[in-house]
Amino acid sequence: MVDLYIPDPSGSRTLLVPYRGRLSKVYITPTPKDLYENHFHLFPPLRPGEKLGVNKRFWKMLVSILRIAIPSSTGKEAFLLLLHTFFLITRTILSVMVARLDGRIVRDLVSANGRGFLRGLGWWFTLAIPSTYTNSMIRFLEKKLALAFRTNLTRYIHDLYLNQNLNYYKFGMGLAAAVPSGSRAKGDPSSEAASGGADQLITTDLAKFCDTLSALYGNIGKPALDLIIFTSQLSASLGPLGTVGLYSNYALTAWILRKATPAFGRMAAITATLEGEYRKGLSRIGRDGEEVAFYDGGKREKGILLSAYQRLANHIHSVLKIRVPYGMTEDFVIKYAWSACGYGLMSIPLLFPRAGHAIASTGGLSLHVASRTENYVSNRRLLLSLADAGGRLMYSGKDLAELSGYTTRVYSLLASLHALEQNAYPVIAAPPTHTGKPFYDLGSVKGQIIIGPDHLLFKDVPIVAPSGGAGAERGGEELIRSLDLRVEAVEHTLITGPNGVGKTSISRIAAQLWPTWSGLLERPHYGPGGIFFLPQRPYLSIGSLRDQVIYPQTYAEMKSQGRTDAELMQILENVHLAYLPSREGGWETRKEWKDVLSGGEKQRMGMARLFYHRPRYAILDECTSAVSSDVEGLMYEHAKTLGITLITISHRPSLLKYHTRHLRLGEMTAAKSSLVRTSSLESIKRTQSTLHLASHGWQMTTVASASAQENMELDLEIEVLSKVLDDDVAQWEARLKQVQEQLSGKV
Ligand SMILES: Nc1ncnc2c1ncn2[C@@H]1O[C@H](COP(=O)(O)OP(=O)(O)OP(=O)(O)O)[C@@H](O)[C@H]1O
Repeated sequence: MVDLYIPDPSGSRTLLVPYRGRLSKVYITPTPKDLYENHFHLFPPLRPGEKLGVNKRFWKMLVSILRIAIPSSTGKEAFLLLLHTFFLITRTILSVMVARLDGRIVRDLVSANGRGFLRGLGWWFTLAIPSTYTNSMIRFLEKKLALAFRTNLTRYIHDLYLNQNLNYYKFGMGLAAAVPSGSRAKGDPSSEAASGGADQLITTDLAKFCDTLSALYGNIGKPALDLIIFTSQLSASLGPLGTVGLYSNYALTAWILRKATPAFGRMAAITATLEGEYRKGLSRIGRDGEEVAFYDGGKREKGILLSAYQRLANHIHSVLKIRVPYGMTEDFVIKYAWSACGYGLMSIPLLFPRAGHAIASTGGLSLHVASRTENYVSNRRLLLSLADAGGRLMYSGKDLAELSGYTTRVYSLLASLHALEQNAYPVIAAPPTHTGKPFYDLGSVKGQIIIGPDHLLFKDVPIVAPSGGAGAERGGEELIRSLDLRVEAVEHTLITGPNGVGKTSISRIAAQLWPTWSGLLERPHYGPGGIFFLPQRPYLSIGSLRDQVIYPQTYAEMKSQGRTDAELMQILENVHLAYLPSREGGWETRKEWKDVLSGGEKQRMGMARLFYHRPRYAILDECTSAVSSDVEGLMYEHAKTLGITLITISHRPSLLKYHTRHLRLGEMTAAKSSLVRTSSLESIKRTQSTLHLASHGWQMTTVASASAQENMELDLEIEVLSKVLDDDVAQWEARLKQVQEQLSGKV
């Protein structure tokens, strides 16, 4: 129950899923990487201004998705489809048999043939058994087919979304939507991608797509077959005129309904987008409930949620309104016009029998009546079934339109993920207003990245925040023009600088979350002996207390490396969290850890992870800011004794004592200059100008040689602050005196 999966050297895994008190095993093979390369051409992005609906493009998109949903012509899905088809045909044949039998039973009744009537009833019940079984199987296979499609698509998307290329992060950042907003296709959900809307697309939209698709197969396949078989059955009794009448009726109905059908596909896509926005609002409150509660922000959040819901409700309301006239047309044509046409057709052989044909073949008046009744009853039943089949076929036009909406959304998700996977971004021209500095669009990323060396190197790398979604046309934002940084083993480096200068951005580029636009980036690989990143916001995963320490490893991997809980206990002691297993009820305890642990405990858990993984290099981003300074010091020293080279991002120069080098970013003097208010500080300003950082926005110093300079800088800061405060004290005293005089009535 503790292991989530058993890995296999081939890359496949056996998932262990608890089900009805037992462990059910699911064997999963990873999607081969070259399959994604091969499929890339199947998913060209939606073109600007592309018209979405049931058109040629829709069928192309559907075929591309079906290549994933039905991966082989001999696989399980193909078999299910075949079985489904078999039952659909069986049901049609059974319907014809029931119609004929119906006619015979009534004939025997009219002609008072008791034995024939009883025999007919016997057959009636005999046919009921396969008929009911067939109906149930059709419903079962339809759902099973939908589930099989969904499983295939979900696995494919998971492998594409959560992979080494970090597509989940890039998609959430909106990089997939890095096309100028004006040229995005209408109904294209990539704008949703910009705000991290993948969950709605992967869960609800995908499920709806699979359900609609599999239902549509039955809803189109079965009535189409019915139509052919019933028409051929009827044409024998209706004669050529009736048959022509039938076909003209189909054509006319299809034409009228096509003209009357509104853009259901686009409406379904918009509904799904609005559902996604509403859902995102709700999940944000669930995630950040504590913060919202502290601010007493319930009312504000309710307002935001209500407006999202209202947009959805308004849209659904307008769709419903559009459906009223369409529904009337549909019902009028299919139910009433078709039935009237059916009566008309049935009357042809009855009202205009071919001379002598009926009487000659029956040999008597009562038999003649009985035969006419039989014909009438079975024809009527066939015609009713025909009307029903035709109706379902016409109704499924609406389902098809809706399917086109879901298809667009699923296709767009797949196309976006494929584009991210192949790093295929459009080249965007710099706007005319953009002059003087390089333009950073995602289509022009040219940096070189080498993973594997035993050092971290940035050579002429610009630190740029990429912009996706609607901001793509503005290009990325340059934070540092060009960074040169080389960190070898035991060169513990502290990176400091004011807020928003780009400290975390350096680690994002090192971790390849953001692109390296130019220059050279070299870094160790992830994993043992490599590099480890501790992000600014502590992340606690779903799972047991043990899982928190060993994340992202699994218990199975931990055991396979021969590591024990005793070792984990030692690690928790090193981060002063040794009390946790006994307090929380052991290593197996599963809780919502992000709510259970305090801010400082979360950060210490992050350090515990670092000690567990023991990398060669670690980039620690402000990850001890909530830890008391004595424990912080112990943890830094311990990390160094484990042989971990620290690259720390922080605001606090107090951490300098654990490092040997100091990289300062930004113009620090700018922050201080706001404090320098009087001309009496001219001398201090002059001293500062000798300390300014290099013009390109960063400066590296080694702590030993620069300690005098660092000290001088700190002394200077103290001098500036005390001078400013001295000035303020004099002002406050003057003001106090004024107020006291006012109170005592002197003024
Ligand atoms: N996803 C993003 N898209 C665009 N700009 C971003 C993105 N993330 C961060 N930025 C911007 O990049 C700049 C640098 O951010 P970064 O997180 O590197 O700052 P920092 O130096 O680590 O600041 P702090 O000390 O506050 O953590 C900020 O102005 C920020 O607004």
